[in-house]
Amino acid sequence: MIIADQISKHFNDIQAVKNISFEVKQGETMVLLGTSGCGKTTTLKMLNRLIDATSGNITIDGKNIFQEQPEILRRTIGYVSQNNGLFPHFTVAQNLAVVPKLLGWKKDKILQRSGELLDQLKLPFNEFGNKYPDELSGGQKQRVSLARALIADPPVLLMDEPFGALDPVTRSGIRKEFKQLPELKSKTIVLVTHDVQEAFELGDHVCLMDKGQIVQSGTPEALIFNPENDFARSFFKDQRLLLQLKSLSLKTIWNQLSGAPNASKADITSDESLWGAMEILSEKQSQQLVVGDLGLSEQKIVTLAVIETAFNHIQNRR
Ligand SMILES: Nc1ncnc2c1ncn2[C@@H]1O[C@H](COP(=O)(O)OP(=O)(O)OP(=O)(O)O)[C@@H](O)[C@H]1O
Repeated sequence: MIIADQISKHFNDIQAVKNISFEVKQGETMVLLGTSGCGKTTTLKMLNRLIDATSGNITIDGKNIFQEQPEILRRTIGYVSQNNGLFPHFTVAQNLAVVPKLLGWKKDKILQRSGELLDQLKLPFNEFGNKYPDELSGGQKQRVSLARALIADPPVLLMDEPFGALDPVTRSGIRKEFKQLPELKSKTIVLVTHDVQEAFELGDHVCLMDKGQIVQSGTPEALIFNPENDFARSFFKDQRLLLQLKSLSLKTIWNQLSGAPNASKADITSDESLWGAMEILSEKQSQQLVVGDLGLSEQKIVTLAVIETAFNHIQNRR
């Protein structure tokens, strides 16, 4: 768990971050969202001491980060930057091996772990291990960068605009994969973005920032349905409907879905957003989808008409 308490950062007379506080629970993804220059990257870099806070306290899993050596601290915190940060003269395998070598891992263990991660990220080791970064596409480089950040299985992962340099189609695809990666399920993640859709798709919790301060923080659903001030209201104005559909999961409308008595295999889980379900209905050109869930024994059927009715009902209620 990360706890930031009243942290600030001054760069000479510029106050980049002003007394902000937040908590990120284990296994949760928190997104720092805001326009350029609002202090997102500075906030992120204070968590692994790439930048030292001017004042305030930060603890990670109960340890005060200022009492640790920055280099030691960073071994337990994976970091992915926007420009991937790969060493251009190292192959993919060599890039992945940098941290394990520092940790004194044996060659076999490094190879085994690199292979496992690259497979998860759909870059088979045999095909990609010996390639250099400039032989990879932007999306592939970001995957390698993610694999490198994850290789020593750090409990915390910091990501600074990880998909920022990618085109919108690649970006949307890689976001979907990211959400489903088993490796990330238990990680405590802080992700910086200026892309509201990305924030709503990936964040369990979003901190909306402006001029070095947190303007509002909460679940995507709370931010879009209950903006607390004019800044939050106007920030989401242009995409309100889409974001509302992205912020609500099928669980929210579970009681309005009809049962699926004879279904065997679910098409989607109840964690899927209303928007996600609409996209899949359209992609599959299907009239209905079976919704299942590990935690819920019954399966249900979702259709476009049910989503529309339930969503209108929710909008009228709020
Ligand atoms: N090393 C530095 N020296 C002086 N000022 C800095 C430094 N780093 C950041 N700043 C200033 O601090 C403020 C916050 O910068 P920061 O990079 O945290 O914003 P950001 O929200 O991440 O922006 P972007 O989305 O453009 O990366 C800006 O006014 C920036 O100019």
